[in-house]
Amino acid sequence: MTGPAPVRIRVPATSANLGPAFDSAGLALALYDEVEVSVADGWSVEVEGIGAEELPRDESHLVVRAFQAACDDLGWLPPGLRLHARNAIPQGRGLGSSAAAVVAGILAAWALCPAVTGIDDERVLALADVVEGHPDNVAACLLGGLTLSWSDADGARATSLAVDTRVTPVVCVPTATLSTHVARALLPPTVPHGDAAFNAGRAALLVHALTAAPELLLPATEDRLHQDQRGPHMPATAALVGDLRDAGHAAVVSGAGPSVLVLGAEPGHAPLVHTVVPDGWTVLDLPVEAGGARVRHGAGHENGAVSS
Ligand SMILES: Nc1ncnc2c1ncn2[C@@H]1O[C@H](COP(=O)(O)OP(=O)(O)OP(=O)(O)O)[C@@H](O)[C@H]1O
Ligand SMILES: N[C@@H](CCO)C(=O)O
Repeated sequence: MTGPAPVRIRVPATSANLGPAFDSAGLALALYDEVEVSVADGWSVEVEGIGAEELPRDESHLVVRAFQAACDDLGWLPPGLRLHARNAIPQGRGLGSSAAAVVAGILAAWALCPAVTGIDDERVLALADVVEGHPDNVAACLLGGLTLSWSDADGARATSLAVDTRVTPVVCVPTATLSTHVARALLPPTVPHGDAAFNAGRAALLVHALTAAPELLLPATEDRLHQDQRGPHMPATAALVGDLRDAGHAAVVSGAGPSVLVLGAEPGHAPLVHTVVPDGWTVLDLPVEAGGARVRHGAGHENGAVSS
């Protein structure tokens, strides 16, 4: 079958919550999964890189499921898909691997569908939120930078802000994994009003700290709504966050964990983080990815996912 030319899509890792902004703030990081997709007769999946041994090779693969959800949304019935995935984002570690797969699959449908010209970022985000279950990671993956997301009657919405260039993210990745589904089940259905008020103030401060005042990152990353509640299920993560914060670093649980994100206030703080992190963790200096997901048609030019 001769279909549209192959499309290559690059999607960044993301860190959600950033301390107090549970389910709303996200930060895109310069670590990427890439997929090459083309319309085909039937469905085929090839995977290389991180997780290649565990991930499915059939229609249950998350990129394919998101692709099919987007095809339904677009009213398109393709005969099949050839997917080749190259993964660099660790899965189940709190670095937005599932969001990256979801965004890649939805962008694949928009890029390959013959009836579509351009990509409607608002529709992509709204569907990605439905498939993923929360908007923070998919928003940052799609749009890049620091994203703030919320929901209204039309679904998820988001805006992206430029991060102060002095902010230097460092990610500490353990060998252990924790499913986001399991981590969400650990949270209580209600929270004390005082804790909600505490987090509202810190989340507001967080936006200022990340965009203009990195010296405020330590107080701006305090949280009372999710990290302590999940801590007993990732004790090494909770201990590392505590040790790093005691040493003056703005450390938080990355997404649902168990990775730890450290937000440095100036370039050059990464070596100081290394001195606190025990053996057994992989420490990655990951700059902010400002542009978000990228779609490239064949050997041609590369576009941001967001249409103008
Ligand atoms: N690149 C991928 N290809 C296919 N499936 C993936 C991919 N990445 C993640 N998944 C699926 O998503 C699951 C992990 O999602 P989960 O939400 O638990 O963790 P995460 O997205 O890495 O972390 P977080 O949501 O806290 O940032 C994997 O077990 C796998 O089923
Ligand atoms: N806000 C989500 C992020 C998951 O990466 C959670 O903490 O459950």
